[in-house]
Amino acid sequence: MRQAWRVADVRAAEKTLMATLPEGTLMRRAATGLARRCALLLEATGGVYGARVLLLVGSGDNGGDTLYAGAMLAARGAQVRALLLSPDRVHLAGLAALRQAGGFTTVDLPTRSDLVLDGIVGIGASGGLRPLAAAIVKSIGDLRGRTGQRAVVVAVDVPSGVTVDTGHVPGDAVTADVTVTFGCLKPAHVVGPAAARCGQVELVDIGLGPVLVADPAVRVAEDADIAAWWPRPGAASDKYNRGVVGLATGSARYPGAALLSTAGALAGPTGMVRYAGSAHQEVVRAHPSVVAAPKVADAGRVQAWACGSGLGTTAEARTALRSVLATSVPVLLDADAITLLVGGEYAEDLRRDAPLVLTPHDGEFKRLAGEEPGADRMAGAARLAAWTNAVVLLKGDRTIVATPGGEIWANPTGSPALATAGSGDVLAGLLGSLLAAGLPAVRAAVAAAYVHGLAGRHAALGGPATAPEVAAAVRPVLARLVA
Ligand SMILES: NC(=O)C1=CN([C@@H]2O[C@H](COP(=O)(O)OP(=O)(O)OC[C@H]3O[C@@H](n4cnc5c(N)ncnc54)[C@H](O)[C@@H]3O)[C@@H](O)[C@H]2O)[C@@H](O)CC1
Repeated sequence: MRQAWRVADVRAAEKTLMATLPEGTLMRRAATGLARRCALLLEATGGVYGARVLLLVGSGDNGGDTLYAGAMLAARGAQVRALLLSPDRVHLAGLAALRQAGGFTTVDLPTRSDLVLDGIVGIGASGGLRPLAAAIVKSIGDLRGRTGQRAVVVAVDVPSGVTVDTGHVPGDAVTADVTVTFGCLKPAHVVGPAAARCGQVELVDIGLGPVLVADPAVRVAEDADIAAWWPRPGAASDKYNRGVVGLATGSARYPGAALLSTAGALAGPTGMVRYAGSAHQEVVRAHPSVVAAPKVADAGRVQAWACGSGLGTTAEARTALRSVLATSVPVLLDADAITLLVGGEYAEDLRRDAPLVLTPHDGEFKRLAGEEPGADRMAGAARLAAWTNAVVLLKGDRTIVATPGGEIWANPTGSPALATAGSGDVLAGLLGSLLAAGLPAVRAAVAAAYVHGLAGRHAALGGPATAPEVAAAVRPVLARLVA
C-alpha cells in the first residue's frame, strides 16, 4: 500500500525533523536525490556532460531545491540556465551555489534544452499559476534537445499548477515525464487530473518517515494488497461457504446489464451466483451455472446483494430494491438503485446494520448528494459516505473509495477503456461477489476497482474494448495477480 499526506501534515513533520538537523540539511537531501534522478534521465540523451538543462525557478524553497540540483548538474559539466520567475525573491543561497558551479541565469526561454526542471512552485502553491508562469509552462513542450528529442520535463515535488491536497488542476499546469517528490507522496500524485500530470513519481527519502505521525489523506492499493485480500478456495471450500452473491440487476428494457453484472460476478471469488429479475431466462441461457428467479423474494439465500445496474425505476425495480434492503446481508447499490434513493423514500430502509456500498458516477452522485463531487473528489466522496453511512465508490479516472469514517482510497489502475457502456455493470457484479465472499466493504470496493481497472487495460490491448471484453479480461488479470 502507498499512502499520501496533506501539505499541513507534511509541513508539521518537516518542522519536527528540521529542529533536529543543521539548517539546509533537508534541502540538500532533496536536491541530491533530484540531481541523481536527472543525471539518470540525461544518460538516455548522451549523459550529463554538455547537456542543456533549464531550471524554472519560483520564489520559494521549491525553487531552492531546483537551484541546488542545477548546481550539482553544472558541477558535472551540464550547461545549466536558471529562468527566475521572481528574481527579487529567489533562494539566494541556491542561486549562489548554481553560479559557483558554473551555471547562469537567463531572462528568456532558450531554444534548446535536454531537460527542464519545474521548480516554479511546490507544496507552497496557492491558486492557479500566475500569468508569467502559465505562459512559460505552455511553451516548454516545444523545447528540443541535442538529439532533436522533446526536452524531458522533471517536476520538483509536484507539477506546478496542480492543487496539491486535492489533485485538482484549476488551469494551466506542468505535464511532467517524471516527478521527484520528497519525504512522502502528496494527494496530487495519486488523485484527480493532477496524478496524470506527474508522469512517473519517484520518492526521495529525506528521513521524514519516523516523524510523519498524522493519518494519511489517501491510500493507494498495490498488487500485493489485492493478492493478500483476494479470497481463494481451499480444501474445505464448497459452493456455499465460498459465498453466494445475489444480483438484482437488469430489466426488460436493459437485459444487457443483467448479463454484464452476472459476468462480473462469475469472475469473482464466490462459489455461486443467484440472479433475480426479469432477465432471468437470458441470464441462464448465457451463463448456465447461475441460479435464476424472477424476483428477489424467490432467489434463495445469498451473502450479499448487488442491486441496481440497468434495473430501471419502475414499480418492479422499487420492489426489488426494498427486498434487497430488507435483508441482513451486505448490499451494493449501483446506477438506478442510487437514483431511486433520491427523495428519501428509502431513508428508513437504509438504516441497516450490514454494510452498504454505493457506486455512483458523477451524475448519480449529483442526483443523490444534490451537488457535484466538486474539485476535491476525496472530500465529496467522504461527505456522501458520512451522510449515507455507506462505503462510496465514486467512479472516475482515479476512482475514489471513501468510508463513513473518512478513510479514503484512490484507485491507480483506471483506464479510459472503462468509459464504455456496461463497464459499471461488470464492476457491480465483481464487487458484489467480493462482498459475498466476506471481504470488508472497503476492501471489496478497493479490490474490485483495482481489478476492474486492470481488466480494462487488458481488454484494450486488443483494440477498443466493450464491456463483455472487460468482463472476460478479469480472469486473465486475476490469473497473474492472485494465482
Ligand atoms: N520544508 C522543508 O523542509 C522542505 C521543503 N522542500 C521544498 O520546499 C517546497 C516548499 O517550499 P515553500 O514553502 O517555500 O513553497 P513553494 O516553493 O512551493 O512556493 C511558495 C512560493 O511560491 C509563490 N507562489 C504560491 N503560489 C503560486 C502560484 N500559484 N504561482 C506562482 N507562484 C506561487 C509564493 O509567493 C511563495 O513565494 C517543497 O515543495 C519542496 O520542494 C524540500 O527542500 C524538502 C524539505
